[in-house]
Order: sequence, then C-alpha cells, then structure tokens
Amino acid sequence: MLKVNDVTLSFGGLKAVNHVSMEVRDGSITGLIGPNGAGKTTFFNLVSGVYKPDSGNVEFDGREISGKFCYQINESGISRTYQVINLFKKMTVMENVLVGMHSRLKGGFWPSLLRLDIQKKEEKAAREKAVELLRFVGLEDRAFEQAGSLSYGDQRLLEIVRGLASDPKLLLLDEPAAGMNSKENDELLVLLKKIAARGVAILIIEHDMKLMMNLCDYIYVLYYGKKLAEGAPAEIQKNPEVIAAYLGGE
Ligand SMILES: Nc1ncnc2c1ncn2[C@@H]1O[C@H](COP(=O)(O)OP(=O)(O)OP(=O)(O)O)[C@@H](O)[C@H]1O
Repeated sequence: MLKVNDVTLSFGGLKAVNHVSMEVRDGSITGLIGPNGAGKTTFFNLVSGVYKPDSGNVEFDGREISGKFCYQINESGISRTYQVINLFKKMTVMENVLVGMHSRLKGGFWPSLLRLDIQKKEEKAAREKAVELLRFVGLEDRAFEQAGSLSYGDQRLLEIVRGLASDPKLLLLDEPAAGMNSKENDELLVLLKKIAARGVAILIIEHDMKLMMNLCDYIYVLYYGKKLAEGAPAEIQKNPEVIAAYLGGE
C-alpha cells in the first residue's frame, strides 16, 4: 500500500534521509528503528507531506503522494501521531477525537451555520463513532474530561484514537510508547495488534526494542539517514551491523 522509492532529503549539507526505499503491506505492522538522529522522524515527515523529497517519490495505493499537502495525504488515508504529545489539552477527550474526524465530515460551512438536518445527523453519527473508538481503547468513561487531565499513557492512547478517527488505511506512530510504564507498554502492544486486525496498517517508530520485536511483522533500520538493514524482527535482532549501530550510537 505504501511504497517509498529511493527518497532523499537534505537539510543544508546534511542528508537526513539518503536514498531510502521501503514498503508497508496492507494490514501489516512495520517498524522503523535506528539511533537518535538516524532520520526516522524526517522519514515520517516525507511520507505525511510535511516535506517533499529532493529526489525519489512516495506512492500510496498506487498513486504518487509526494508533493501533496498534508491534508490531502490525510484524506487519501494516512494518519499520524507525533513524538511530542499534540492534543488540545483544554478541550475534552471527545472533542479531540471529533477534531480528528473533520476530514471525513461532509456538511461544510453553510450547513454548519444553519444547523441543517444533514449536519445534525452527521454530528450525531460522528459522536457515536467517537464513543465507539474511545470504547475500543478503554477511554469511554473519560469522554467529557479535559484531555490534559488524563495520565501520560492515556494521552498517548487518545492521540492514537484521534489518528484513527479519520478512518485511515495506514497509521504512522512516532514513539507511541515514550514515557509509558511497563503495564501501559503491554497494553499498547495488544491495542496496536487489535488495530492491525481491523485492517489498518501501522508504520511505527519506537526505541523500545522488546515492544518492536513482539509487535512488528517487518523492520527497517536507519543509520545516519541510510537504510542499514531490513527484515523480520528475529533477523534484525541478530544482525551484527544493527547491533554495532546501536551499541555505537546510543
Ligand atoms: N528541520 C531540520 N533542519 C535541519 N536539520 C534537521 C531538521 N530536522 C531534522 N534535522 C536533522 O536531521 C537528522 C535526522 O533527524 P530526525 O529527527 O529525523 O532523526 P530521528 O531518527 O527521528 O531521531 P530521534 O530518534 O532523536 O527522534 C538529524 O541530524 C537532525 O538534527
């Protein structure tokens, strides 16, 4: 579904992503690992439309998406979360999910101003769907609390729910386990497998190797902007170059 073909992006003289190709298959969980500064977040920014590659291209469902705006890429079915929690902390949990849904809502400006029937129906359906998504992650009881009042781990879950709200086919997760305790970590593993079982493919950046080894179907390793290795978790784990990169890099 996602095909990244030989992309390169430089910041001044630094090749943050250097001739990297990769693929994410339908419904799979694909991992992206590498030491700090390897280019992982920049790679996400290339896929989600924050940056346009200097060379190479990105295809999603057979169509080129490189060069499109972020909102167009989101509409085509790619959603993402960020390394730093990016919620509207003063808004309720429910409102945060509804914000994530906006690209799927049809009733534009005039219907919303006049509160036409079509818009009321759409709003009701959106709320029901938000409740269903919150139930999916066990946050339905917190729907009307301020997002900022949730624990750190729950805020990370809410970010994932908001990412799912636009009905993506592919979810990009940038360090979703950061700051989670080990129980939250185990719950995250179960949740991400459930999301993939719903048919949503996942591309995930994460430093927690235990989580990645248990979670991913396939892993890519970046090192100084270049692809160092790719393969099944068991192969990656015993790859001497990968071990050396981690021992040397962190
Ligand atoms: N906007 C930018 N301008 C200049 N340099 C940048 C910019 N964004 C990233 N870089 C540089 O590009 C390289 C790759 O950074 P990137 O954030 O993609 O790495 P990363 O693998 O996500 O690291 P981390 O695990 O620490 O998040 C780093 O050397 C970084 O300093």
